[in-house]
Amino acid sequence: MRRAARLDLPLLLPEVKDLRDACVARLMRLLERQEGVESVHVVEASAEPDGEPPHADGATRTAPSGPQLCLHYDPDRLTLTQVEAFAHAAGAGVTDRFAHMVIPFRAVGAEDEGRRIEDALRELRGVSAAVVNFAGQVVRVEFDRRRVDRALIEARLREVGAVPVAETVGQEGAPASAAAVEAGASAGVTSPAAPMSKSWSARNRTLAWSISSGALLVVGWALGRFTEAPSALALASFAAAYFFGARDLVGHFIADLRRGKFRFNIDLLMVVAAAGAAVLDAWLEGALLLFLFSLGHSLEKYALGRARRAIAALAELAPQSATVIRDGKELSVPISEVVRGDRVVIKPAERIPVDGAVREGNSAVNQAPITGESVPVDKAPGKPVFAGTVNGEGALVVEVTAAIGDRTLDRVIKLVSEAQTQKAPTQRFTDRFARIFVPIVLVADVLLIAIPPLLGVWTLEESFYRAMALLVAASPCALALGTPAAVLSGIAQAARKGVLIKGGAHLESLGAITVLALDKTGTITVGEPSVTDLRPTTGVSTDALLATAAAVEQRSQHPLAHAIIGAATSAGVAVPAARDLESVTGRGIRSTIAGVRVEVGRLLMFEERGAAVPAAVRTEVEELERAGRSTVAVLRGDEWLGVIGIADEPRADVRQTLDRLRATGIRRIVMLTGDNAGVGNAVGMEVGVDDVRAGLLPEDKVAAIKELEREGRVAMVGDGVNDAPALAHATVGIAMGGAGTAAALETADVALMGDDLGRLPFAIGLSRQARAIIRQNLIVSLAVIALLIVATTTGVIGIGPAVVVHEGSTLVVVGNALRLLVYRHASTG
Ligand SMILES: Nc1ncnc2c1ncn2[C@@H]1O[C@H](COP(=O)(O)OP(=O)(O)OP(=O)(O)O)[C@@H](O)[C@H]1O
Ligand SMILES: [Zn+2]
Repeated sequence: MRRAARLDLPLLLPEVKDLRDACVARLMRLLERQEGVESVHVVEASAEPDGEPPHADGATRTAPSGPQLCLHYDPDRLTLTQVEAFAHAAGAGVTDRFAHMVIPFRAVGAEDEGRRIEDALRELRGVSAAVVNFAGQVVRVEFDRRRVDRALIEARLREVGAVPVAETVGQEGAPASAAAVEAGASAGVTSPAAPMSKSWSARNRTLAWSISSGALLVVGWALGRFTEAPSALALASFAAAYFFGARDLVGHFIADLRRGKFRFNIDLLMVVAAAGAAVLDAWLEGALLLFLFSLGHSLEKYALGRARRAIAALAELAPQSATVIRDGKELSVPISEVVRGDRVVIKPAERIPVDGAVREGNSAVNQAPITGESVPVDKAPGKPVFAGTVNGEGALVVEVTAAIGDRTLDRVIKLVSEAQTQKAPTQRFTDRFARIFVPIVLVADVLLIAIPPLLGVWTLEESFYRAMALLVAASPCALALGTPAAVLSGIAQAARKGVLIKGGAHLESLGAITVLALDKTGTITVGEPSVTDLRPTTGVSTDALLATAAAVEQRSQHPLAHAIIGAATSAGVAVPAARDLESVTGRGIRSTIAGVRVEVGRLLMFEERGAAVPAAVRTEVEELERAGRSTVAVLRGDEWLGVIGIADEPRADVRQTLDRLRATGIRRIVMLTGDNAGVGNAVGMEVGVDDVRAGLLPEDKVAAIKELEREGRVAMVGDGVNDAPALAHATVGIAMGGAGTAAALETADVALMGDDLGRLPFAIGLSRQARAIIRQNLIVSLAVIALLIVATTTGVIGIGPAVVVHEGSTLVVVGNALRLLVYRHASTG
């Protein structure tokens, strides 16, 4: 059993005293709902004796300055990145005391023994989580900088035969280094040269051993069959075949013993079976077993490596150098020297090396590599561009907003590597099954050797032979590989098509979704609303209404605020200065202009504080809402200035997308909106949702999700910024526009990189297929095990055929999983 990891998070909270509690409570709620979190509790700084840790198992450390949040979580399911993203969403920050990084490594003779590496790292004090990517080439570690550092972790990795390949960037422990270290980690993943720099035979050492074993096996067999050579020669040949065939397995076993660990695993079953065969003088079968087993291993590793390289290929997308304008001259510099603020020239048809904002030029950029959109996106000054995408026919000058390590592309690679280490529930089941099953098989085997001869049913030799065949039959190789191989390929394929799935668990749940909840603004609609109606009250000018509203909205991020400011700008009205902004979530915004309080928002905001809304204002609001407008009312002091009507367009292809979603098996599609029912129904009708719930406050959205959850598993799609609670509550939270907003990318369970619902049918279709494949693999591997157990114990088949069927089923299962790497959704690209 794996112990839950514990984190004590010192939180950085806004200074306001009463805000503090609200934030902590909000963060705790967000975290507690998160799958993988076992418990969350606050450890007050004052409640703690000086220097005493809040838990007996904690080590001494200096007294924290603020409230600490103690989090018990399952490192297989949740990452520190996610915890931090939630903290941000709740308005808190997390100190840089905890580091998390993805370290790529080259494994020397320990390629597929991820668990051994994980255990070795977790034994280090201060390491809260260590998870190895199943393809065995990156490890994600989370640790406390005060107790351990990257150098120690890398030293430990080397001890267990895994050589880190990333260059360490930045100084461990220095506050500013967190980003740099991470950048280093992802840069390491990014550099394709590093893991490839070994010779073929070193990279394929296990394969070479396995082939030697096979060749020696054939020699031994031929010697006995066709020649008069002394049998000692054939024996020597078989013994050598054993040596090479068992080399890898025994190597791991000894390395474990050295560290005081004894493990009942599949490898052990195989070695015991082969040794038993030798005792029975069935050298040929024993050698065949070891040869096929080691060959199978190498092939699986190669196949899984393909899934992993699918992600590394993403990194290779971005060019290694950029043309930068410095002192008016164009210079080609290595990408590592490009910094934020640099201006980079992008020639026609060139791949874009950085994330940036267009400053000069117009061009259509093919963003498929990042967002999966097949149609090029027009770029004009002010628009964002992403590293890894391909410029069209125009030249662009781009101001760098994110240099290497920080680019969307780097984030995606890092998140995907992390996601591939997060286990699916089915894998947790098979892991548990294997842990119980393997010892049972060993016991059954001993009984099989002893009991039948005692009863006089079989001879000892016969019993022994069948027992060895049973070991092969019952080893759950296919079972152990089927799920992780599917998760690895599924996540890789999704990422290649602009969908980020944050782990095996989310892949499986997304495949089981039957109910879809969609946010309106920015999800179903374009999210760029504009002012359509200005209805000032009598005696107030439209300019005054607009200018006052715009003044208050200036600091708001709400789409409605953008619309009002846009209208004020194009009308050319003078916007006064506003102070003391207070935004009332889901309701509106308050501020003061020249000492007078101004409120802009929906009627509910005024009613909640007991303000009387005049009938004239109410009538205007109702009239506009019937016409399908979003409305805000404006109150200055106690003078009502009027009502503003705003409209947003539904996205062009939402209706078709919803139809395709229904075709994938979504039974119910519901729109959740904070906006009024008039707008909600108008938009809902137009795009064809099954149900509209309007006028919802953020907490109502959570309640709506809970209610929908009774009808089936619910996915909620939103922009990921102000929908965080609803997204966290749904079975699967899906954020749109992951390429544009880092928050959306990091908080959600699934992120659509493009700002477009069109990828959703693909994502759900892929997950459904992944689920189906996981289930098929489970059935095939269990059925083969059951069949082989019966066939070997009854003596229908011997060790040789058992080995062939066993290895065959393992390869079938891996091959089945790799089908996901070529998954395409009908009618998507
Ligand atoms: N900054 C703001 N300025 C003015 N009115 C606001 C503001 N924020 C919210 N409101 C009012 O509250 C209503 C609901 O806002 P909320 O943010 O919950 O929903 P929304 O984002 O407009 O729609 P959806 O829930 O579909 O995304 C808005 O229609 C508006 O009347
Ligand atoms: Zn605790």
